[in-house]
Parts: sequence; C-alpha cells; structure tokens
Amino acid sequence: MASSPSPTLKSSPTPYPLKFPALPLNFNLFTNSATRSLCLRSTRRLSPITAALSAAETTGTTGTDSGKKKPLLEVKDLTAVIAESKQEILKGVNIVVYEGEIHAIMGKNGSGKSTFSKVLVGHPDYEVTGGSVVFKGENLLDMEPEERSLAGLFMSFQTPVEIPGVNNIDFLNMAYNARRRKLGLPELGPIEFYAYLFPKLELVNMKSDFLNRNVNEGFSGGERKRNEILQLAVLGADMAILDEIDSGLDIDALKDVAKAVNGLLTPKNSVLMITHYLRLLEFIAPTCIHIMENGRIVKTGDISLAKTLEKEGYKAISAS
Ligand SMILES: Nc1ncnc2c1ncn2[C@@H]1O[C@H](COP(=O)(O)OP(=O)(O)OP(=O)(O)O)[C@@H](O)[C@H]1O
Repeated sequence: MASSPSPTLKSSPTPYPLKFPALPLNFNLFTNSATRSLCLRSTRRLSPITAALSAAETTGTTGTDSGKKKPLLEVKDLTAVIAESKQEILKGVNIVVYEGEIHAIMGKNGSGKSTFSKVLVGHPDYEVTGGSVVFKGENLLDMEPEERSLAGLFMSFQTPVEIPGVNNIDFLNMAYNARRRKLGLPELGPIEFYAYLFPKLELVNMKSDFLNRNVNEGFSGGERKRNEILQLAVLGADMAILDEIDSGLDIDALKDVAKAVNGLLTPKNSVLMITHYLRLLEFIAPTCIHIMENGRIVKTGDISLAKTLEKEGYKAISAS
C-alpha cells in the first residue's frame, strides 16, 4: 500500500496444500450498478494523501476521473460449500469493489461473512460451486492461494495463527524477501530490513520487543490484531480483507489500528472489512456497507445502515 515499495505483496506465506478447483467461468466484466448507486462514494473520509490526490483529481490535475475508477474485485453469484460436508454456505454473493474504496460487510453470527473472505483467499475448507470472482481483471478462482496473495490479496484472519519457533522479525523478513524474489528484486538483509520495518512499527504503534517474540505466541488478542496490520504494512496489498480486526481491541488499540489502515490507503487500493460494530466504521469510513444474511448480501447502503443496526438490531433490516 502507500508506504510499501511494492503494491502487491502477501500477508503470510500460508501454504494451503490443496488445489482450488478450476471452474468454467464467465470472464466478462460486469457492473453491479444497483450496488454502486447505494454506496456513498463521495462521502468517504480520506487519509491526507488520498484527500490530496482526490482534490487533484477533481481539479483535473492527475487526468484521472474518480468516476472512471477501475473495479478491483467483482464477485458475481458466488456459491460455495464446506468441502467436507458439502453444506452450502454462500448462496449467491454479489459485490463490486472499485479502486480506493472501503467496503464493510456486517451480518448476524453465522451468516457467512468469514466464509466469504476465506473463499476469496482460496481456503481449502471450502469449494466454490458457482459464480465468478474477477480480481484486477483476472479470474481469481483459477489461482492457487499463494498466487492470489502474490496478485495483491491480503487477509487478516479473525483468529491469527501462532507460529511457534519462528520469531516475528524473521517471519516478516522471510515473507517480504519471498515477495521480492518473485518480483525479481534483491532480498533485504537484516539491517536493511529493520530500517524498512521500523517506520511500520511506528505506524501501528507497536513496541519493537514484539519483533523478537515468536509469531503471535502468547500475544493478547489485541496484540495479534496489531501484528496482522503490521504484516499488512510490511507486505502491502491491493486489497486487504480484514476479518473482525476490531474484535478484542481496547479503544486506544482500535484507534491505532484504524489510523494505520487509513495511513495505508491510496486511491488505488481497497479494503474489505468484516465487522459487527459501528465504532470501527467511525474510524475507518466505509464507502459502502453490505449486510450479509444466510450466505447472500441482502442490503447495501451507507453508514446509516450500521447506525440503524446499532440502534435497532438486525430485525430492522432483515430481508426475511
Ligand atoms: N469449516 C467449517 N466446518 C463446518 N461449518 C462451517 C465451516 N465454516 C463455516 N461453517 C459454518 O458456516 C456458517 C457461516 O460461518 P461464518 O464463519 O462464515 O459466519 P460469520 O458470518 O463469519 O459469523 P461470525 O459473525 O460469528 O464470525 C456457520 O454456521 C458455520 O458454523
């Protein structure tokens, strides 16, 4: 993202062993105009850099019209089952995320939000049974999980995993260098890497002690979340999927994480975040909020949807 030298980096070398099934997909791009019109794209709160670039856009100095943004992620009629039991969880998800946008997915427990994000990154627990996913113009479903992350997809999991015996800085250095190798760039040695890493630590307001601890081992819930954002800051992404990044965070940590995410935003990258609470959305202003119910997005709107939810609960907006 903004502070990363490379815009398309991987969250963690998650070596999912299973091959994702290739599907007969329609490669045509599509526009979900109904969803677009329900989002308040003009009211997104922007980071200072983004705001400056957007201001330049409106005065025409960059030559890019924000109305002509490219779609980054296009999901059409996506259905998926649990690989083992074949139970259908996603029952036709439709969503389009354009460059520079922040989308939030909310929904009752068990509605399919995490499953959707895990299907996007190619988690082997799920099998896609229909629909299409186009990421940066390419068929995402045809890519291996590692290729997806190399293509610029980052996912911060709801429960970040521990990696015993591997310390944080070595892990980050290894993952970052793996990415540089893929890009044909020289690897960074420990000293150079530390110089690159240090400002990212400041960005997430994380103490350097955490670098020498094993990845997530003994980390509190909040520290794990902060560490996930550190990985995002180090590795970068075109699209960051943040699954309940706010859970377990105290108010100061929430502000730090939100500030870090906002600081990583550029007009070119996007965030898809899953949350239950309005409070995160007050710090990271979303372009659109989608409500997921029973494996489908049943409503799309602006921040007022989250405010209604907070006040009245899901009965106020339920489709059923
Ligand atoms: N690997 C799995 N094995 C068995 N059931 C699963 C699996 N993955 C998802 N499910 C089931 O699918 C449904 C959707 O789960 P998912 O985690 O996507 O919901 P969610 O909307 O993210 O919920 P929450 O808000 O509680 O995190 C749930 O009923 C869950 O138990």
